[in-house]
Amino acid sequence: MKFFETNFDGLVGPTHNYAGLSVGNVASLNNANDISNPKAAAKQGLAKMKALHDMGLKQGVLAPQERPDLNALRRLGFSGSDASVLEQAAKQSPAVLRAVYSASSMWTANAATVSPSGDTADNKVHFTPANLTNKFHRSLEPETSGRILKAMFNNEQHFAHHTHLPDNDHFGDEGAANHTRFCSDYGSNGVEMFVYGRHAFDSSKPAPVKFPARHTYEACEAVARLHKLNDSNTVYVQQNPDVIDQGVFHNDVISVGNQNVLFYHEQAFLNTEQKLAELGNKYEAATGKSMHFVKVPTAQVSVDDAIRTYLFNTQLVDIGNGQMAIIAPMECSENPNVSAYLDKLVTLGTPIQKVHYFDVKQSMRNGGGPACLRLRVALSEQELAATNQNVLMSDKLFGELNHWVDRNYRDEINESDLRDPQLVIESRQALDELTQILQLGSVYPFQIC
Ligand SMILES: NCCC[C@H](NC(=O)CCC(=O)O)C(=O)O
Repeated sequence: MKFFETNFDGLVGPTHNYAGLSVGNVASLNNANDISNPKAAAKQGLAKMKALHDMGLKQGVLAPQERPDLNALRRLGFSGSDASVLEQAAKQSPAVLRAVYSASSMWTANAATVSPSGDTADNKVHFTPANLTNKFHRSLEPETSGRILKAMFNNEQHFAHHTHLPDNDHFGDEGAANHTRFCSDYGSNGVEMFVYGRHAFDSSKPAPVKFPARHTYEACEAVARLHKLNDSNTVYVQQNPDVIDQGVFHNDVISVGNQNVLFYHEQAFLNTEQKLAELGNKYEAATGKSMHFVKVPTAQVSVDDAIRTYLFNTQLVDIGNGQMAIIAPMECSENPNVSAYLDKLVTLGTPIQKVHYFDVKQSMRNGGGPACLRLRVALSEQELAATNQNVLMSDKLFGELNHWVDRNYRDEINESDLRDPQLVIESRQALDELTQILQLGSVYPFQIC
């Protein structure tokens, strides 16, 4: 049976804006209050999806969420008509209004953690939506993420869906941005690396001091238990607290892996030597083969350059014959150190043989690169056939979604637009049409309440 990695990219929602919501995420804070272009953002994302589809990769689309989240505003005591709720929130709590408008669900690497059937005791693909407790605007995502994932992977024989972990910082879970699966091919037993920022129940352990560690060790363990993984195919690695304090808010800002390759910055982890030895040994026991560890030294690329360019927020994709391509943001080609490094990387004799650059600037300015925009789901032919076929990229779907964006999206949103009740109506209209195009059924609060 054939197995594939399928990338489900987040479709950027109609209210994409720059609100400076993520302390610890340098780009989000630097671009706060800039004017956004939701139409361009959605089209940049679609162009990347189509390009990967055209490279012969399996590509899907993950629908955005309903924003503004008026239910959240009502829970916070704003009442009356939708227009009146917006008006009161704009006057009394503009920061809260900005948060409930965020299109942050576009970063689907944070939608969930996924364990493929090759790794799980019951041979099902397991999904746990991330609770994203550390940031208010992101904590609004998990319930709808769960509903959308169930509408995409709606088959109990193949797919197991879990409820997100308890909504508390002790179990802070940021999903696949801190999870990487290594395997010799996508169907066989692999090793899953969970990366965390701190221990919630043990304050004697190291932790960052300036910026938050969003993801805990305890959350990683809980997800591994839910997904029926075993010790021999899991590794828990702590992120280096110093790099979190420099702005590496997720591990996928400082390392990326695929199949037999871990591409990482030398400062990414704590106890690097010991942890990577454990990973390498478990990988060898599971696959009979050895891993490639591609370490990037600080002398060649500083942590600061990695954060500015998102060198590690790249996708490593299988292009056949044991070779991989790296899907990088344009910003990598514009930085002399990083572009020189990438030119050299493809000559080093590792599986990484090609670099493709993409313009995802609208997302980058909020701290989301190519890897943040996708959720990886390794699937067998059968599992792929059991997946909702309407979410899989095709020439037809690409055309339909571009028309849908042209019809429904604005090309500019600034802060004063957030109090415009028309934007609520437009967004719901757009999402209602989208659920029909993708045949998701009713997944949004405005459709089910
Ligand atoms: N994986 C990339 C996630 C980026 C995301 N940025 C944001 O939510 C910024 C939103 C804003 O500031 O408008 C975050 O920090 O979780």
